[in-house]
Amino acid sequence: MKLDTRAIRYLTAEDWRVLTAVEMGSKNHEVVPTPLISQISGLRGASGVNRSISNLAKVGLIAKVKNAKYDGYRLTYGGLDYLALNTFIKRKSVYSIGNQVGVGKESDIYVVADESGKQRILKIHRLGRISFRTVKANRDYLRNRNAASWMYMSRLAAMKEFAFMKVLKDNGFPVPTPIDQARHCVLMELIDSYPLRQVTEIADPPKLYDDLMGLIVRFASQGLIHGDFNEFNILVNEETQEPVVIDFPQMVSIDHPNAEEYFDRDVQCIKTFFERKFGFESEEKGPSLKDVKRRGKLDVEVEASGFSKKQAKELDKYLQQIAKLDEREGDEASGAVSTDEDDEDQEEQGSGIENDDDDGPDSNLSEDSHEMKNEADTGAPRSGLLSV
Ligand SMILES: Nc1ncnc2c1ncn2[C@@H]1O[C@H](COP(=O)(O)OP(=O)(O)OP(=O)(O)O)[C@@H](O)[C@H]1O
Repeated sequence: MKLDTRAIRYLTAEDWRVLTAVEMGSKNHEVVPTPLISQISGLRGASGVNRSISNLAKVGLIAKVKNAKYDGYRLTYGGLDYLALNTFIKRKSVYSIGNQVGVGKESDIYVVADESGKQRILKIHRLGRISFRTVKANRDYLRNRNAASWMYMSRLAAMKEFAFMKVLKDNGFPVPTPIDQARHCVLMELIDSYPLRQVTEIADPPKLYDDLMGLIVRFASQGLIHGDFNEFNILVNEETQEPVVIDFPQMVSIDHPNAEEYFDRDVQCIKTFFERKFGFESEEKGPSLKDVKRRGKLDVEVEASGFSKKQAKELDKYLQQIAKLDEREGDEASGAVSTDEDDEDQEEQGSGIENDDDDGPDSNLSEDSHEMKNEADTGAPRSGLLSV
């Protein structure tokens, strides 16, 4: 699923209203009937609405779906991307979009810039993508987890990432500065470093090893365990050799029933990597959660910061289900990348089931958590920025 922003500046104010109407209608309808789109958009005259619907469908922001009872439309990931980008553009968080710099398992990463040319990272969460084939094969699961609910889960993942990043940054942890969040997207500081896995020169492996173990302990002393602390999620600056931690989908409280297991796994990941890559084996056993003294409550603080316990539970439940399905499919599925863009352009046969899953999108999700400013100068410019 590529981010194609070419059409963004050609959309009229009416097109945006209709796109927003489809998004809002999707909260209660898997397939949003055309009269409802018209009603929500508040636009007078069917011809204008129809024109916008056809414009939006042509560029793949909504997709026509036929179901047993009626025809209608659903929002595509492309449409959701545009809505999020438009929010960022209106808030002046983003002015131009550059190259894709990463494809995570469940996200796409782009370099973007604001009006002054300051570069940032746009992370677009795309949950469910890895498991698409698996999910397709699983009827019951598909019935309850349609595209709209993946989008909702991606939005929860973005909210979680933003909330954790903010709390961690505010408390002096080496994480990117969070800048903005809208729908399923997070905007953050661009770190001019590469993942530890890719860094060829580590001047002093024992020092970096100690720094990383120190970080695991510091997280825990503030009530948190990263849960996925590995060579992919630690960026290391080649000059300063300073680590920056990214990606916190599995972050849990030290009060979690499996806290010790997660803590030990983080420690073990680093140990194994340093042994394999640098032939470095510490004489010490490595930290243990039992020895960590709690000094702070960031695990509690994060709940108060816009990502509720209920939302955390919903997301965890979903991630666990996905993990189970992936396990069942085995290694073959873990290599399967999305095929859902193939579906995005086509007319679809809907299941006819209305999305009454109360896990569904919550209309009260705020898009206004826009307070932080990126002060960091991110160094070397990256080319290919296009204004949107
Ligand atoms: N703030 C940032 N600055 C610079 N590069 C970044 C930043 N955030 C992410 N990246 C790059 O994008 C890649 C993927 O990011 P991230 O780990 O957040 O995505 P993900 O989908 O969670 O990945 P995965 O689940 O596969 O680990 C990183 O390995 C890194 O190269």
